[in-house]
Amino acid sequence: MNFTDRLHEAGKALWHKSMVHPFIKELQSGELPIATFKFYLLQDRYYLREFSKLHKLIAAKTDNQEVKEFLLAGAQDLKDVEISVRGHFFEELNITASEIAETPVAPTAYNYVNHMHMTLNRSGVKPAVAALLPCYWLYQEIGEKMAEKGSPVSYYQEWIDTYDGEWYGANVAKMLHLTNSLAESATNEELEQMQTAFVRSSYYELQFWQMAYEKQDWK
Ligand SMILES: Cc1ncc(C[n+]2csc(CCO)c2C)c(N)n1
Repeated sequence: MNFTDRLHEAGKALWHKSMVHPFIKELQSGELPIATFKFYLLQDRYYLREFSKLHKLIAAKTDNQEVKEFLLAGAQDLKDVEISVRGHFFEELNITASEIAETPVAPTAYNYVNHMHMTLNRSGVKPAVAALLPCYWLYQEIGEKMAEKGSPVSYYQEWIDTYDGEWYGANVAKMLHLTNSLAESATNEELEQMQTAFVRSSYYELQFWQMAYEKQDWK
């Protein structure tokens, strides 16, 4: 059994809740209000920027060359994705620069990002990589499942397509390989920390849908 199989098992119940969350169900059926999708995109903009920064911060701390290269390439891809795919969404949905500037980060987006920074600072590279993994892997599972039926709303279909391509699949496979190779040289304590970080990120992935669904604020 690979270490990532163990992680999958540990996150399974939370992942299932993401799969059946109303945000996902309604994205698939087309019933999700566009304002809810916009809220998600605005919060995800913050998340993706920090996620890219985290790739660079972890890359600077690791002496594993393969991990370093993957993370630095990932940070660049994230910039490209944000500029091209998300930029296109923002234009089509008329999300303006002032709307972006005036949108405060919501509690869950803030907490999710803080959890990843905290994991890196307290526990180091291996748990930090495990904290990044649900982002890659859960979206692949969701994307593949949703692609079977598709969504009648073109924006939503475009979103699904981002996570169902061959290139994306190869990226997830590489991330799984790197997590397993880091686990090989990990102590039992580090393995525990990796699993905790993975489960917490899985929890925040679930909360991220809920945050958008209820347009969470600080009140
Ligand atoms: C909250 C949240 N979680 C995961 C993703 C998906 N995602 C973001 S970056 C990345 C790595 C490859 O580009 C993937 C899969 C998202 N957009 N927002």
